Amino acid sequence: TGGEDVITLGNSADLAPCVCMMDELEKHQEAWPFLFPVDCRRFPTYKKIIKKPMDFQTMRHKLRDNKYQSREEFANDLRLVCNNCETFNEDESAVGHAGHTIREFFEKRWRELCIN
Ligand SMILES: Cc1ncccc1N[C@@H](C)c1cnc2ccsc2c1
Repeated sequence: TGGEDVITLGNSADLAPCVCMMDELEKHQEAWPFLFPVDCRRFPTYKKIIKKPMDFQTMRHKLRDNKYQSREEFANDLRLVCNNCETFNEDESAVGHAGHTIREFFEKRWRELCIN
């Protein structure tokens, strides 16, 4: 008969928290090392050391193109950005420090966006 028998399922595939997080990550003061793919002409060893490069522009394009099946897939790409950063950069370097800051920002804000 229509609407009255339709149940609304909590859709964990609702990617709204991802879009909100992407906006906040791109604006973050420490986002600069991660905004675009690492340029292999500037860092010739990067592609050899880092098997799965990831960056915020690529994540934004995957969101736009509906490439994420779940929030967790999105979260794991952000963690990949940070893990790659830790692999390639010293903790004390500007880029290394930015990676730790972005990871801490993400994990705290992600809980707020996905739980409450
Ligand atoms: C995240 C990351 N990991 C490893 C290497 C580079 C980068 N970021 C690029 C943007 C980057 C980071 N720093 C500099 C400094 C001069 S050009 C440039 C480009």
